Amino acid sequence: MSDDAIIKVDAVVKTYATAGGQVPALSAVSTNIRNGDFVSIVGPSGCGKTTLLKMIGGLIEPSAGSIELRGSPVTGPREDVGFVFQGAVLLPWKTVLENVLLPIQVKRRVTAQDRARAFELLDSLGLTNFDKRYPAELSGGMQQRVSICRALIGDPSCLLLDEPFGALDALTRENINVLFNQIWRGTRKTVLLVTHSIQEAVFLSTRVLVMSKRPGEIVDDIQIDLPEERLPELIGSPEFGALANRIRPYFTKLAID
Ligand SMILES: Nc1ncnc2c1ncn2[C@@H]1O[C@H](COP(=O)(O)OP(=O)(O)OP(=O)(O)O)[C@@H](O)[C@H]1O
Repeated sequence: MSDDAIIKVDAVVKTYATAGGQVPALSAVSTNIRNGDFVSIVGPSGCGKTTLLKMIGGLIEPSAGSIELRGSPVTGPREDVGFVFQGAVLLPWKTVLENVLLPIQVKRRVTAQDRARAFELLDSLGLTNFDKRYPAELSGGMQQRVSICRALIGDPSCLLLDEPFGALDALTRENINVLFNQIWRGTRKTVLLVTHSIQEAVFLSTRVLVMSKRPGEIVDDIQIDLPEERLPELIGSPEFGALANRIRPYFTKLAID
């Protein structure tokens, strides 16, 4: 498996130093993520999911262990990694198009090709003709789709998503999940998604990592052998239910431990 691993996490530990003392957040997490996989990370609140994602993205350093992305150690944020966080963080004074092009604009001059790519992404996420609007004129779901376009504009090989759809109502979230599955099939990006939703994890992923309570470690690693095209009907199927039922007991058990 490690041959086509794009992300290698080896015995990673994270302890935060706080005024109140040391907070062990993660204990010895090891995993390899294959190129093109869609991996969800689930686990109880505070178990270190965001910490793990931030370390893979080079936003914070591990206390011990190592992380490699495409064969080189992660020592800081990288251009081949795109981020989407909970609650779209768009610049309110910039239009949709300007927000999407922001990662390019901070690095170099925006070209006609970049603009064409931005329009293409907006189209694929159902935002045709919204390029001149401002974030305040959009619904939460639309804003989140703009932030996905922004994460994809630089064509990163890897996308890190931290509970990006958590603030959306159930129906919008389901629609975005279907759209996001289409995007993933079309682009074959490697995706790491932190989510509190078992349904979302099973629906979107090729693999789900279950973490224990803090200090988090991986307690299960589940292959999601469902057809790649995920449609809402799938949620009611016995296969889907069996996978969700395999994950659910961890939550009940881990929450009351
Ligand atoms: N900068 C920090 N300084 C000190 N402690 C921190 C810091 N960031 C996170 N922690 C602590 O580390 C632990 C793991 O936090 P983290 O945000 O990674 O968990 P999580 O699984 O993503 O949580 P949630 O599901 O609630 O978002 C928590 O106990 C948290 O309070």
